[in-house]
Amino acid sequence: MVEDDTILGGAIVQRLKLEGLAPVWAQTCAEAIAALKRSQPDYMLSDIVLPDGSGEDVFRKAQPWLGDTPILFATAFGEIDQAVRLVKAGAEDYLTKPYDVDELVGRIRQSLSRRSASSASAAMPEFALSPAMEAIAEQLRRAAATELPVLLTGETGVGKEVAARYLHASSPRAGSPFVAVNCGAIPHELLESQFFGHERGAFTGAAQAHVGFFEEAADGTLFLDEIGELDTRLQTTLLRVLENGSYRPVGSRNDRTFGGRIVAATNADLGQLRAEKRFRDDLYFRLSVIEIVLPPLRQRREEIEPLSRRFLKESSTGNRPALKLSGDSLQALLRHDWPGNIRELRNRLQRASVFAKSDILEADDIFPEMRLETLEDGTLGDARDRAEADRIERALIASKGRVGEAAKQLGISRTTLWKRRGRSRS
Ligand SMILES: Nc1ncnc2c1ncn2[C@@H]1O[C@H](COP(=O)(O)OP(=O)(O)OP(=O)(O)O)[C@@H](O)[C@H]1O
Repeated sequence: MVEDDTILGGAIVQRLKLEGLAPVWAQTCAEAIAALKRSQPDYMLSDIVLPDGSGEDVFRKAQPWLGDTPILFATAFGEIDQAVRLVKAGAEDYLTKPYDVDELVGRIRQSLSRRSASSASAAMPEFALSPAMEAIAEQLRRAAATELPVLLTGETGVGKEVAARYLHASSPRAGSPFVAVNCGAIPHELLESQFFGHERGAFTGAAQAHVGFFEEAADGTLFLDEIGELDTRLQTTLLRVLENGSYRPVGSRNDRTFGGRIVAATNADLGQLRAEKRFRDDLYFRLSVIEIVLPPLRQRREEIEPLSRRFLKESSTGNRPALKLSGDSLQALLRHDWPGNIRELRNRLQRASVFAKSDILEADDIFPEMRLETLEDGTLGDARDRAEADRIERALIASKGRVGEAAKQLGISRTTLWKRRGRSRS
């Protein structure tokens, strides 16, 4: 939920929690995009006027990370025009403020039930689709045959976790667990117990013993993603595990042995973090015995087409054949810079597959923000007419064409409805 009004935001968050949902609240456009990059939500609600941007800014910047997540905008009457443009560009709908929270909850529930019925499962994809990636696959296979720690670097979404899984699957440890940990996502106070586990009664609230990531990974692979965000205190403890192969669960008197392998990954500049003393040099040297750099998608554009076809196939549900790409959309895919890399490509195609109106995807199905540029601007009067016409059409659809009912819903007379509909069409 993106809402800068603290009173309204607080009330909605509280209500959504009571409904058993887990809202993440961002108060600015920047916070919203940072939250989206961390994890893809099932539903997104955004205000249209934010301290650092508009609804259109949110919509544009969210595209690489949004996947098939529906986005609903909340708008005051004065910005209905923008809300309509957003719906035309691909937002799910808009609510006019002040809105009824029951209606919001109802919409979220409806949307979630549709989504859970159609979510697909993900399998281990084929790894290398270009000469650049074939060379990387070769490096990973060579690393897999050794016991050395591996550091994977590259921009967000380039496939570092996929590479770590490939390494694990190619190693003699393939039959043992692969445990992936996002080092930046663990609350500070839980770090030790999450990594090393704890004994029953180790601290207030520790009613049961807890198995930490090291024990869970056993003699398999522990993948430490976003290693640059690891708390400095834990960096010291991790260094000790790497040096001695042993660790101690919280509240335990005995050390345990770690027989697994560590693969770490980061999209941050560890050199910079080291210079700022936020990442230990000694830990860096330990982790980066083998360092493999994954190139961004814009440097291996030959993968875009085969990956797209794969993602479209994955997104096709039931007996429906996979959607196809028009010539223009393929060109647009090849031209785009892909700041979110393969994750962005997957997200965009997944979203386009859900919302596509035909079997062939056009460029603006994949890049809906293009529609914001092409929707004509015109005068304020034109904009108001378009917004009105859109609202009238939607009321007519909702009332299955019953004009009287639509007019009542809109709070206008039947004659006014006909007149305004006529005006917007002329
Ligand atoms: N070679 C590939 N084939 C198919 N899908 C891929 C490939 N590489 C990455 N992906 C997909 O792209 C998305 C991002 O991949 P992954 O999580 O491995 O990236 P990452 O570099 O670890 O990202 P982050 O830095 O954000 O942790 C995932 O959905 C993954 O399945």
